[in-house]
Amino acid sequence: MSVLEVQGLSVRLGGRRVLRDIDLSIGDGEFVGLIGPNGAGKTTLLRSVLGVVRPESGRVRVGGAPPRQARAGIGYVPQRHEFAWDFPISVEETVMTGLVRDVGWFRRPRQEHYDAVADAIVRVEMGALARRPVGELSGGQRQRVLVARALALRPRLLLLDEPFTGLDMPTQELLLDLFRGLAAEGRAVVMSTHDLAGAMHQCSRLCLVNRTVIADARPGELRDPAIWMRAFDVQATNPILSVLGVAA
Ligand SMILES: Nc1ncnc2c1ncn2[C@@H]1O[C@H](COP(=O)(O)OP(=O)(O)OP(=O)(O)O)[C@@H](O)[C@H]1O
Repeated sequence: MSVLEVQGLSVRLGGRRVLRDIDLSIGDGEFVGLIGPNGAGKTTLLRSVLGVVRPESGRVRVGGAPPRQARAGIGYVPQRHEFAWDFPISVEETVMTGLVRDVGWFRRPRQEHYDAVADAIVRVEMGALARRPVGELSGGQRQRVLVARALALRPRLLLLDEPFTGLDMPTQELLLDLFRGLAAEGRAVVMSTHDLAGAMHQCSRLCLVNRTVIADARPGELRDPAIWMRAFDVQATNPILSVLGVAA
């Protein structure tokens, strides 16, 4: 069943059209890699799905509802540098901020919220550091906290903005296993990434975006080098085509 429907989405930011006529339908249990060059509009697309960017035209539906009214939870993991890590709060408190809409502003969390936070922290294997101030964490640990914060909502749709940037291989593997596990449980996972080879191997579907959708298919169906050349504005001689196994 489809959890996310994007139809004819166009977005204008600062007077410039950033996204044009995006159509996308994503079902429960899919693990979708959103890929495209810098400035292609990946973050803008994720933020439109979250409902924090207003479309110029078109519409977004999550579980049949506009994003801000969606009852099917949307978990969002921003790029790591966008979070205020110098705020003096612990891992647990940070993960609890993911539930602020459920808890209510200035209300005390209930037991169910503490349970959801504890589950999410265990899921990213941060149990031993739950009381640690987030400012003292490494980059990989911080990324795991952001994922836990999104998971605390038990979202049906998880949006991840470049979750692997700057992470070592073991942390990447841990998170990748987690994302695949979440998709296997039936959640839809949409991840923007610059790790093209990794996405080619790990995602069930790839959506190549460069202001609009250039291609949208299973990785094995994206064998035509012309698609990649168009999406990334590169030439036929670019070594990435060989790395991806699609060179002519
Ligand atoms: N608030 C804003 N005002 C004006 N232009 C913006 C704004 N936010 C983003 N843009 C522009 O929109 C375009 C798409 O940006 P976006 O961050 O969505 O791309 P991206 O594919 O996520 O890029 P990257 O891979 O570099 O993270 C860029 O040209 C960017 O400069």
